[in-house]
Amino acid sequence: MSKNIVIHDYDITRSHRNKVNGHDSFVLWFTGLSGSGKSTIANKVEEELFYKGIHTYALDGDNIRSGINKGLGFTKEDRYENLRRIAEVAKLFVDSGVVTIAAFVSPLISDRDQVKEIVGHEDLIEIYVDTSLEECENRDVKGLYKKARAGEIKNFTGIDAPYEAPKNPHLQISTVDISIEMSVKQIIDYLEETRRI
Ligand SMILES: Nc1ncnc2c1ncn2[C@@H]1O[C@H](COP(=O)(O)OS(=O)(=O)O)[C@@H](OP(=O)(O)O)[C@H]1O
Ligand SMILES: Nc1ncnc2c1ncn2[C@@H]1O[C@H](COP(=O)(O)OP(=O)(O)O)[C@@H](O)[C@H]1O
Repeated sequence: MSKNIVIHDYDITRSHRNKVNGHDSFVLWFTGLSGSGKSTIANKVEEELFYKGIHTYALDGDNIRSGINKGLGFTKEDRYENLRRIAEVAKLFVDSGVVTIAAFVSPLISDRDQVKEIVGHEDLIEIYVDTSLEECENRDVKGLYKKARAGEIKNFTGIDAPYEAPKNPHLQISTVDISIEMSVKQIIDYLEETRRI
């Protein structure tokens, strides 16, 4: 903290906002390869929560990499900074009382550990969208794997950049074995069972 910065405590806090909203606030953090299904599942989970009357907001590549993180690429250093800033934004959303949905490749354990440190371990639910590289490459939703294989994209996760799977995620979703609807149900059930919603 810079020495001339003095934090001002506001009287209205997260707990006031949670009380008015009628629910807790936390982050659902989706990690997985490109094309694994993060955005598809995150989108449906948000819809389900929203129509239950829960205040939600989704952070994703569109509103982050074309806005606050415009200019950051995919080197190890840029991904670190990308995820650090996203974590800081997510923390603000949680403080504002919102259930925050974040879907990012977030390939390194160390970067995800940092995200948990920033957000707060108790406020982050890690969801590993576990889809094999082979399946993601078969799907190749955006045609990026083809380009990465052809050497047109460098540092592509799973091809010439690493993906380190979470060792102990709160939830692990195998999109080859279960449908989108079942994945969403698995997440909503977990939130209800753990009394998050
Ligand atoms: N080199 C490389 N590696 C991985 N992904 C790439 C790359 N270049 C572009 N893209 C596209 O950017 C999306 C990943 O951005 P993220 O912000 O989630 O990445 S990271 O968490 O900082 O690693 C990712 O989106 P999703 O497919 O939705 O995961 C890709 O479409
Ligand atoms: N069970 C499943 N869960 C999620 N996505 C699935 C599943 N089966 C097939 N898909 C498809 O896989 C693709 C995943 O793309 P996307 O959600 O953009 O992935 P990501 O956000 O991880 O890059 C979509 O075209 C989706 O329809």
